[in-house]
Amino acid sequence: MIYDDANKRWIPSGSSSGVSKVHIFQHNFQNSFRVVGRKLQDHEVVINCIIARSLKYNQATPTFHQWRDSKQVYGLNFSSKEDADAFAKAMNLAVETI
Ligand SMILES: CC(=O)N[C@@H](Cc1ccccc1Cl)C(=O)N1CCC[C@]12C=C[C@@H]1CC[C@@H](C(=O)N3CC[C@@H]4C=C[C@H]5CC[C@H](C(=O)O)N5C(=O)[C@H]43)N1C2=O
Repeated sequence: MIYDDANKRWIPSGSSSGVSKVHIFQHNFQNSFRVVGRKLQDHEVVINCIIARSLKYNQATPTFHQWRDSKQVYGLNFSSKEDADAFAKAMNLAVETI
């Protein structure tokens, strides 16, 4: 999800709401990481953002995590606490690695 600051509400990222698979890709040569999310149904890219060293990852609830970059605030509604924990672990490891 993306936070619509003008209207103070979360909106589905991409053309419609739906379940996505979210990955963290590591670019070896540049030692950089990128979060990419794609809709399971049609593979639409719904999130694509670089992880900066300064990123603060906030676990707002056990299944809703969020972070911001210079442009916007991203929110992930996880389908399970286990998924949320696994993603948070990978995200924090990525931030520590940069
Ligand atoms: C200082 C700051 O940016 N704080 C951020 C969170 C944050 C902290 C630390 C590092 C990064 C971040 Cl993004 C923050 O509080 N933000 C970012 C934009 C929206 C929000 C600012 C105010 C509101 C208050 C409630 C909270 C929020 O939006 N929540 C809390 C968890 C809850 C979970 C799910 C989403 C899904 C829809 C539901 C809703 O909006 O009705 N919702 C929420 O209400 C979410 N809020 C936020 O997350």
